[in-house]
Amino acid sequence: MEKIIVHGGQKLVGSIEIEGAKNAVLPILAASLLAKKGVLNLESVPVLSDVYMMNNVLKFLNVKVEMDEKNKTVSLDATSDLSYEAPFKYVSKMRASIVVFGPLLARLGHAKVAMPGGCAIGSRPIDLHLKGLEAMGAHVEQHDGYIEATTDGLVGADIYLDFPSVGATENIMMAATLAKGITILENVAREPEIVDLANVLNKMGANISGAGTERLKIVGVKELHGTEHTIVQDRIEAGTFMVAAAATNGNILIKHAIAEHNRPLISKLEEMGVSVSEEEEGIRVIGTENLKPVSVKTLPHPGFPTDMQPQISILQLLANGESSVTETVFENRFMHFEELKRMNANVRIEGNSALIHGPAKMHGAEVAATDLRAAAALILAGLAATGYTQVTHLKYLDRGYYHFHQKLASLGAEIKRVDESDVVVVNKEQLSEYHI
Ligand SMILES: CC(=O)N[C@H]1[C@@H](OP(=O)(O)OP(=O)(O)OC[C@H]2O[C@@H](n3ccc(=O)[nH]c3=O)[C@H](O)[C@@H]2O)O[C@H](CO)[C@@H](O)[C@@H]1O
Ligand SMILES: C=C(OP(=O)(O)O)C(=O)O
Repeated sequence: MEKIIVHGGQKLVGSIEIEGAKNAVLPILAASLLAKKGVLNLESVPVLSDVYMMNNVLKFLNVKVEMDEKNKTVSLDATSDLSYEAPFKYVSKMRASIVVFGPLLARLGHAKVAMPGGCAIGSRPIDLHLKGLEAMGAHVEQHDGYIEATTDGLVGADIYLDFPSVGATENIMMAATLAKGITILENVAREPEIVDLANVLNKMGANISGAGTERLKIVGVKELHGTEHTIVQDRIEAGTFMVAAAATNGNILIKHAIAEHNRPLISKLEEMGVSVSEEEEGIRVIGTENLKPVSVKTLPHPGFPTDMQPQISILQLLANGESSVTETVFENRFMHFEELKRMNANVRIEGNSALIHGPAKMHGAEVAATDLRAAAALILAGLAATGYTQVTHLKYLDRGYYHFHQKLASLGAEIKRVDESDVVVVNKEQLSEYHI
């Protein structure tokens, strides 16, 4: 198993490029299923394990997928006859593959996808996705670990989501593009990734308005076709580097970052005393020696993103006083705190809130990533701690961060990724072997 070893204490200084967003590219890859004609060409595709997984699902469904890692492009040709079934082997590896369900149903009138199940951060049901598709006339059944839906043709409907679920909004919006008539979808997710998906669907010939608001209007069309699209920048990767600057009292320019997408994070950073300024080339974040404590509550966009909760908690640990974080989106997203306690974090969990007593004198330890953002948070903690931190279970990190340790190293971090079997005990002498 590989691990990342961080020698903390360096201020991170410099500028950094951010990849295309994982959470935008995954549904956009799935949207290729809707194009009966032409090829969907994507640029700024992040080279992530999740992208390979989605490509594999699509290849299994008979989409021709060509990825060029060097140029970060993918071309998808779904003009052949498609299969309607995505088996467990593929779907179980990545929850987000459920977004093939709506497009398959719309295109073929039949979709059978293995139940995605939960993951470390929560149970993650898909009832809202299914309720929406049923309202459009799909007949949905669950059997033998699969969800299967059939329809003689989806029909536009008025649908109200009980919760603004990102995945349900994407699945229903994609299905509605080819439905007969008009779909009005209310209380939808407003994330920038939803807007990116709606933009690409419209370029493919769909008729969607209202993306980014609480109400979507989708006028069904007969057919969609290929197009070209550049994936929106990853606001969560950008946010993670903003926190890296703040956690190391550094100075980082996050190139081409879109402040509008990160308002809730920027507002919290400023409340903590961190300087955030918009420059021509991007967003500059300059840390402070005296971080102030803050309360954070995760909410659907434009509230504070749950995908930044583990990372900002590192700043709360370093802040001077009592902070709190309340997680309202996922029921089990505090696992990083148990690992952080090994690094001297002083945290008390009360229901869905974590009460954080700072400033913690963080020291290095061996810690295991429990999910994607926890992995990033533990590495950030290692940057701020004294001594050496070793982070294992990097498969989570690779789901969502491209070249994370290389990017941190380019900013001055002493960080190395090694094969665990190569390093048993870490001390300064051994680390010098790895040129940390
Ligand atoms: C690939 C992708 O884009 N992943 C993001 C997406 O996940 P995902 O699309 O899975 O997240 P949702 O917005 O659907 O889930 C939010 C909450 O709604 C609940 N729920 C959802 C659907 C449903 O049918 N029933 C139901 O109860 C979930 O269990 C969860 O508690 O949005 C999350 C919330 O911003 C982010 O953390 C994930 O990074
Ligand atoms: C929870 C996340 O992703 P996913 O929905 O793909 O698990 C995330 O990106 O932090």
